[in-house]
Amino acid sequence: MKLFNAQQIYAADKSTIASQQITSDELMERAAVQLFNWLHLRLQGASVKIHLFCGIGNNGGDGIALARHLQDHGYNIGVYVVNYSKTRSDDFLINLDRLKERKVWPIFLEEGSALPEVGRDDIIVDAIFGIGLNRPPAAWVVNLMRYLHKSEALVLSVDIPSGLYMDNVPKEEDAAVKANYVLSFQAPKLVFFLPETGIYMEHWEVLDIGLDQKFLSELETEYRLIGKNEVLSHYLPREKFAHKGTYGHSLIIGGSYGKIGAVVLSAKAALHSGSGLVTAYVPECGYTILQTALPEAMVVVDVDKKNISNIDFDISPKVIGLGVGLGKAASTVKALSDFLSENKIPLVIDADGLNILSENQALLKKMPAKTILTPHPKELERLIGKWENDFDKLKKAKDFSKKYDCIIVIKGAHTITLYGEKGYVNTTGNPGMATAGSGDVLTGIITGLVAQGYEPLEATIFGVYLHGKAADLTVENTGYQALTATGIIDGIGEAYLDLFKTPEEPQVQNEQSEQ
Ligand SMILES: NC(=O)C1=CN([C@@H]2O[C@H](COP(=O)(O)OP(=O)(O)OC[C@H]3O[C@@H](n4cnc5c(N)ncnc54)[C@H](OP(=O)(O)O)[C@@H]3O)[C@@H](O)[C@H]2O)[C@@H](O)CC1
Ligand SMILES: [K+]
Repeated sequence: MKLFNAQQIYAADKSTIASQQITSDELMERAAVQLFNWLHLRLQGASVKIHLFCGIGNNGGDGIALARHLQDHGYNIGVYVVNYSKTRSDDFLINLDRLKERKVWPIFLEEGSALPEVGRDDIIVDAIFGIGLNRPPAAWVVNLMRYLHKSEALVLSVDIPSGLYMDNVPKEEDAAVKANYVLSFQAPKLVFFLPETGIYMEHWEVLDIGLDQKFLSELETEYRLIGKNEVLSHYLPREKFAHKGTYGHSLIIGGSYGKIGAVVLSAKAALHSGSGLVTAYVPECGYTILQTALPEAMVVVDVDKKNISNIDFDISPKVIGLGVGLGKAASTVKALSDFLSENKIPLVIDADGLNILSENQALLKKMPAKTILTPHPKELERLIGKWENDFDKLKKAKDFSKKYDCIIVIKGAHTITLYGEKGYVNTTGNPGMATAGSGDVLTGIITGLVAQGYEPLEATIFGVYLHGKAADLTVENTGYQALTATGIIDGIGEAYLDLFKTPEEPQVQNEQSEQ
């Protein structure tokens, strides 16, 4: 699913109005009817008080139009115009007149106005700002947002929580509305998925307002949301006459004394993701552990007992997963440097492999094209430097990706894969994945997918999806706390099977809250 920016949404509005020969006010009416239907379906005429806080632009216009439908159906409403500007949109004014025709007189809130009483069992409709926010809201508007938050009433935000920008983060933490539900038009927005802005909502849903599909389908977006439909189109089916050689040979290089388990997890995940053959390259102390824990894998040992000191093998893997449990011993750094100078095999680099790269930046230039890097936030910071906010992080990571021609996986609640200018936002996964070894499993899955013939970018997007889906399926039986990395591996098979279960409903709902 495409994640449009504000300019693209405004352009889609225009195109829809032209191609469907409707007025902009009719488009707003569609939005308002969808909002009303959503509420009415759930409230069924209940007498709960609904407070609608409406700005003076089109987001406010949506709120005012919704108020009219609620009034027509006998709901108990209070309507407030948050009068933060003299420049009102035409469609806001049209809808304000329609409301007044019904003898509903909104209360105009200005700086210093007394604020209406809102009970904790009431409902707030937040239609103050939409995607048009382009500067910090005035202090009195921020105060109003704080006041709404304190009321503890259920908050429904129209299109986007007011105070959130489409391409920035709020300057102060409470300068945006915290929504229980966001009812977003046509498509979710990128900010729903970033750690600093995703916290402003618990759930989001998409309301289809029938924007020009042809126009939308031709738009190129910087970001895409990755669900089942997106990864299915990349899935490589197994062939009847295949043999284990058909699905590639993965080599996992890593481990140090006390950290051999990381290699076991990666190698096992590579096998479960479908790699035909898997070999582990470990210090000598890892030999018995691997042969015992994972009989399916082959093992090549380093001359050193405790650390990787010289990467030397006479097999021809299709891809190498490098760095899990590696440590940063001086001999390991040298081994990695020598290895990168000679190596032409595609790489997936994780953990201490990444740390060694960030401490020896000259090595970055030695990575083969489209090397996949899977840093957690601290490792990412060591690679790309500190960032000011999530948008700055994305920009810096993209610059890094372009500079070194590498794919970067920014791990998080919604892991984002970046390559050049494009980003792919994952939708699977859960908080239980914040557990030891979870990253080693991801490295193994992606390595196993490259081995099978997936292009590096496809392997990364698909691997991140499968990793999260496997965890989502396993967590149904374990709960967040008891989910382990091994549990994630155990779910990979089911995650594959799930790809072919009933076709996915259009993505209309998402939960960001704890279970
Ligand atoms: N296709 C769709 O999805 C459809 C979308 N629709 C709806 O339209 C919404 C977008 O509406 P919108 O463009 O009128 O902007 P909105 O957010 O209401 O802001 C209003 C104005 O406030 C101003 N302003 C900005 N920051 C400010 C600040 N800090 N303090 C004071 N003023 C500030 C700024 O104007 P400026 O002052 O810069 O001229 C801005 O234009 C969208 O979210 C959705 O709800 C539907 O109706 C139909 C189809
Ligand atoms: K809003």
